[in-house]
Amino acid sequence: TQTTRPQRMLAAVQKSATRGDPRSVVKAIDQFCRQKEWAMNVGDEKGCILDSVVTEVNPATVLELGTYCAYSTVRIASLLPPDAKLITLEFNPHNAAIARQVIAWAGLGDKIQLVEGPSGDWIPKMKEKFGIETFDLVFLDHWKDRYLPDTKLMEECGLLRKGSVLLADNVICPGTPDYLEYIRNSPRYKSQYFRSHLEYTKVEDGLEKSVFLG
Ligand SMILES: O=C(NCCCOCn1ccc2cnccc21)c1cc(-c2ccc(F)cc2)cc(O)c1O
Ligand SMILES: [Mg+2]
Repeated sequence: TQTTRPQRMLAAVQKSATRGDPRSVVKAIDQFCRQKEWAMNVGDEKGCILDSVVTEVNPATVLELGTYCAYSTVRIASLLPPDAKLITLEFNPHNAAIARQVIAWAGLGDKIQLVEGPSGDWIPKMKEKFGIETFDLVFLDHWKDRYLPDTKLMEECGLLRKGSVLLADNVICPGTPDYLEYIRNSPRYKSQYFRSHLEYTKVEDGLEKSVFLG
């Protein structure tokens, strides 16, 4: 029977990456996506911008919205300090099952908690379910029309503190116009656009970094 793209991506990781070596997992996925099949990972170019923001923030708590096959999950977690926690949310159970195996191959299972379900349901439960006060860094990479409502939901649930950083993928392609409009005009955020390209292509895309001012 036919395999899925995430399954083929996992096979590429298990074939080419070294167990317990997150950077080799990242490299194997990028190689697969450049040489074999495009896939919607943040990719190596935007990934370098992601790395610099993670390193700068040095977060103790991270929320990732949109795991897919855990490429950015592994990329972020590999840069976190020892006791930091990353919670990643995935809607699609098949993708979540693949992501768990990629995370395990990278040896990052004790830093990452993968949760399955819709962001709208889980964001209000973060404090009670995971003992999270606030997030130091949020990486938005899920349905593009959920970036704005989920940002407002995080504000309402008190999950952001003065200095919390939101980093949003795909603000140009596929695009998140309502989110950009809100975040760039809100007095409660200081935003900065990092121009780049859609993963593995020459199409323009970018990341929007926004600091919550409280
Ligand atoms: O669609 C994209 N990502 C989202 C996946 C579903 O996410 C669903 N999802 C994951 C947690 C979660 C939690 N709650 C609700 C939905 C939730 C996405 C799409 C493209 C892209 C660009 C050009 C194209 F021609 C085609 C596709 C690129 C990207 O980098 C992306 O990230
Ligand atoms: Mg994306």
